[in-house]
Amino acid sequence: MSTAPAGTAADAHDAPRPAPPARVDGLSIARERRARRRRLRSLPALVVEALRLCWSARRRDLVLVFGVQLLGALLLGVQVLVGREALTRVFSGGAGGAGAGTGGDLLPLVGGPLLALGGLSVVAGLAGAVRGQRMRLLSEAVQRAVWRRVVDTTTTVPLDRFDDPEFYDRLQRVSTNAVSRPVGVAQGLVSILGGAVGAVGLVVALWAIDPLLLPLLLLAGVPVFLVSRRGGRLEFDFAVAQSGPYRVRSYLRSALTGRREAKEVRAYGLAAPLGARYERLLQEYEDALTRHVGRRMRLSLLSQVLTAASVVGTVAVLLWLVDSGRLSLADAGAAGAAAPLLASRLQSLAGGVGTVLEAGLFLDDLRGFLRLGTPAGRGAQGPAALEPLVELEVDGVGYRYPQSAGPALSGVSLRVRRGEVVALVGENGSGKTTLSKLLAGLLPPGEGTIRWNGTDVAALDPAAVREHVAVVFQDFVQWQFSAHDNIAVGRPDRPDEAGAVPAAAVQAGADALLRRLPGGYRTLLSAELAGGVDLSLGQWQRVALARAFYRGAGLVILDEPTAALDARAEAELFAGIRELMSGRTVVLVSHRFSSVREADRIVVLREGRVDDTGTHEELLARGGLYAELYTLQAQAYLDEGTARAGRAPTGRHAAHR
Ligand SMILES: Nc1ncnc2c1ncn2[C@@H]1O[C@H](COP(=O)(O)OP(=O)(O)OP(=O)(O)O)[C@@H](O)[C@H]1O
Repeated sequence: MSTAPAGTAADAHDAPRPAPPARVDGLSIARERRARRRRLRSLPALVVEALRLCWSARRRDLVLVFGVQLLGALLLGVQVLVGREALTRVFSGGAGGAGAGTGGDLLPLVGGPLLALGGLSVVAGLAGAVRGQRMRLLSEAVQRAVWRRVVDTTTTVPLDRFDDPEFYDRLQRVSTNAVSRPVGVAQGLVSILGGAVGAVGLVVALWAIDPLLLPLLLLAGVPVFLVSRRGGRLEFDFAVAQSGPYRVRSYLRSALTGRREAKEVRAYGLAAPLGARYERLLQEYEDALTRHVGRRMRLSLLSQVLTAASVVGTVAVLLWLVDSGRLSLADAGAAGAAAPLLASRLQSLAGGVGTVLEAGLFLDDLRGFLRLGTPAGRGAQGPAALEPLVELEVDGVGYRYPQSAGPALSGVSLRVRRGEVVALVGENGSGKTTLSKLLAGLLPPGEGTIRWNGTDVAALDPAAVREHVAVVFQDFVQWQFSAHDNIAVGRPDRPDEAGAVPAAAVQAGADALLRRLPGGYRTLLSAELAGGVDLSLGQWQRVALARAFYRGAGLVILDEPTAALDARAEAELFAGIRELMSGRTVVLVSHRFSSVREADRIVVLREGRVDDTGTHEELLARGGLYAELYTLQAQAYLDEGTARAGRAPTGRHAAHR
């Protein structure tokens, strides 16, 4: 059982399928627009949360960054006033001061302010450099902290999230965008602080020169602010629109470069069509990016024009003030120097606000994503430890996958008691794997109840249930670890007792083959790693079985555990299954009727429902679906046997001739 990710090889030549109905839950991107107003309201809380994250990640650098920014901003106003002092000395000297204007007199007159200006600009430059470098360290530490939380979420969300494309879209946005946003908030706040304090300093300095200058310069900041806010929105909208296509491109890229796909890419000649499809998607992305960049450039242009207009307007007002005798030339010079500074401070202020607003959109996204992994998202938190299984009752259980039109299971009821071997059989797609996942506590039933020793598992901590369960999935993971670790991951918290891993391998019939590997149990099981080797599928299956034995759980669920095993290995496994699993409860999914006939009970599934239940003999006697499928399989062997028997005399005859 598997779901095909968007853009699989199978649909490489097909027209895109219609989008499935959107899942109505917190992930729905369709709600984004409505959520915007709410986000703006929650912005202060998001900002506080982001700062808290920065604080816990690297508080010294956070304080330093804000401190030096404040210092640099305060120095601005002082620089303007010192400049004005220098100009006043020049003009007052030039206007008739004794000896002024003659060679060598001007420098001593303005030397002091000039030196002060030089010193101030060195300190301001230094503050900027310290801020930039410390911000880098802060940024790394915060990203690491956010990543830890993202991984906590991806490893604890309910399994059915992985059947939901919107989860992947959000994960993609969070991974590529939101992770850097908390520190973006700090950066934005630093800009706001620098902009605001610098602007206040300059406003005070300009006020001291002439209060009339202020309204004009302050008004100039408003459009710049609006422009930067719009920029933030554009960025978020672009990220939302691109998350789905990005994942399709990533999938195609990995299909074109991956080891698993390499065989089929060649065997089916898929390199060209998949490559073309990848190129087309890249082209679409580039077109969208070009349009997006164009919009952002037009916005930047607008912002620059507005800034320039404010500078030109200020200079015009200054000239008018000088003309009308209200300002001295020195004041006008100082104000002229201050005007672009103020404009840049206001721009930094507006830019900072824009950054925080933009980060707010992504942070809200991040917060929603992280919540998926919180206890509330995981289900009830019952006792951390459970009694070993005595009885598992499945009562009227139904389940529907997020994207499916119909249920995969409905009205399923069965009982599994300690020590029993219960087999699940049925045709492809009848719901065996889905039921196994529900029994293993990996999926919550959509309807009905599963009771563990009489307690509804919905009221239990899923992790506590899983402690007692070992599963071998049909599509088990081939970990790129050593052979030893491939088995030991079955119970990662189990102390590494000598002999426990080989003992599990012996039970699964994997010990001899693993000992024969170049480095024995230390051999890396991956041809992609230096010194590593790959195993055959059947050998891998034995390793996966050993993993389940090593787990030592009371309930063992085996989903097609022998599909790739050779006839001898399969016969040995099932001959010894009762002994191997003594005291344990086994749920066995299999299409091989030879392996299920010994089960205590066989549950026959048909289209997600229990069609029949009984022992092999009872089911055969009833002549239902089980009997039909069993006879078909047995007949195939009989036919083969007959055919061989029919061919044999010819062969012998031929040999005699
Ligand atoms: N992740 C999924 N998303 C949507 N539908 C799914 C998903 N997995 C399975 N299904 C659907 O649920 C139904 C039951 O699938 P399930 O894998 O449980 O069947 P199965 O009996 O184990 O089949 P098989 O014998 O082929 O392994 C099928 O119709 C399948 O298409």
